[in-house]
Amino acid sequence: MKHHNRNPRARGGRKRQPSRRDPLIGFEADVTIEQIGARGDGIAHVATPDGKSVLIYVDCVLPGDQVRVALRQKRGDGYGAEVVAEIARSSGYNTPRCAHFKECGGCALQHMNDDDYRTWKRDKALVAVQRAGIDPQDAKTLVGDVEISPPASRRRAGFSVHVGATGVFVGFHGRFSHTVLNVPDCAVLRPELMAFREAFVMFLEACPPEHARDIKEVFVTLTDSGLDVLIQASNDPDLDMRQDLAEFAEAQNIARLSWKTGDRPDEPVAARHLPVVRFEGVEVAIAPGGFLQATQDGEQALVAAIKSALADIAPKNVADLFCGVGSFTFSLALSGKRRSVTAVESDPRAVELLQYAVGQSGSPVKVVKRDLFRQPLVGDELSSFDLVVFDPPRAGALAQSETLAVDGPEWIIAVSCNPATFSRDMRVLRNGGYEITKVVPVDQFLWSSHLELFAILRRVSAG
Ligand SMILES: C[S@@+](CC[C@H](N)C(=O)[O-])C[C@H]1O[C@@H](n2cnc3c(N)ncnc32)[C@H](O)[C@@H]1O
Repeated sequence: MKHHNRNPRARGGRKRQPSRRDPLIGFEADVTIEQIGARGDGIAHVATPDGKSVLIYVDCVLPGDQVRVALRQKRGDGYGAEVVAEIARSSGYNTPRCAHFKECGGCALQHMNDDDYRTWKRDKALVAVQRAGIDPQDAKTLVGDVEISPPASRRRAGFSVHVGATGVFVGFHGRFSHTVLNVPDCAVLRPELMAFREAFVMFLEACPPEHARDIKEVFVTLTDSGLDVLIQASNDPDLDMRQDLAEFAEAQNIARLSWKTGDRPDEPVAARHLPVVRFEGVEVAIAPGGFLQATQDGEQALVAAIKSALADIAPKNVADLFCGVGSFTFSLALSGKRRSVTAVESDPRAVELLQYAVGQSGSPVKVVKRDLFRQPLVGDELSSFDLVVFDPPRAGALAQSETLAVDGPEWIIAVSCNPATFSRDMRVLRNGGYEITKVVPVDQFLWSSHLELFAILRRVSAG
């Protein structure tokens, strides 16, 4: 008898149930939008035919809007719903600046007037501070006004690329969709990035489609010496493509154009000038795709807050943790008077570039390569500083906050791009004897739900 190798999961065992359609999908109701949620969508409640109340999330609406909605899909603890008719709009409207606002997933709140938008962003900061365990009234006195970067100021962007039968698309994903939209009038990005996008569309239109299709994303950063471009692709470029890209870089005056296939290291295709930025007058090169604060305005707001703290704290020895290529390092070391700074970072390229800039400028900075998630600074390492500054990625700085809570110095400055991990880390530090003395919200992602937080903490009791 012949034995067949069967996949037991595929055949035996439980029978697959036919998927039952959720009866609420397609259900329509009239609602009044109650508030804007954390991701920028309108929140309301709908009474269902069986007498229940379900939460709905609606795009491109404002609190007070009366709209007829249709429930479209299950989303988290409620349903995503779409406006099918407007009954009465609230008075808080701004005409969106970008023609693609409703389709493009890049912005959530272009339709909100400036004052309400500022209040919404500050409220996010207040919530983050309250989640750190601070009383709502105290939170209001701690949290300052939001430093908002203006339109057309974002200096780095990742454009998705799609080359298909219907044409070439270089832009952002549509709302809740994988479709890539061309965004010729994005109101958020620096004009240099928009000009690059347009030129890159034309370049790809002229390329053999089998090569153009390999390109999945393109990351563009505007540096002080021009554009740094990193192409993310699924295959290596052939010789013709390399030649074409080198000519494109020349024609567009791109400082450096690099190519990265899958997870392999990037390689330069055109290296015309070294992409550099300046911090306190010190020139620092950046690596392809390397981190820079998203807007120069945002960087300046954070640096101004640091300088004002330095004037009050007057530290002598400072630790700059998660330092990148030194957006804060040189201000910490050189502004006003010289201070000794230990700058710690795990990315080997950032460490090397910062080290070089420190050497060239003779700045009083020691650069250390270290993984602060696995190996946070501890004990005596921390007690040699009188100020620790940390600016971790979105995951936050839990391990480092835990050791700071025990052995941290009198002053800490925390910068965070994720309010959720900010609240968690602040709770740890407060439990360790620190008090938050000031919070500055910094908005570098205009009309999105992102927010950066700058906080000063002072030790009031032993850890
Ligand atoms: C939000 S960026 C801030 C960089 C810098 N402070 C600035 O403003 O340009 C976070 C930095 O943390 C670094 N980083 C990420 N994980 C790390 C880790 N486990 N240990 C040390 N540094 C890390 C990243 O490479 C990045 O440079």
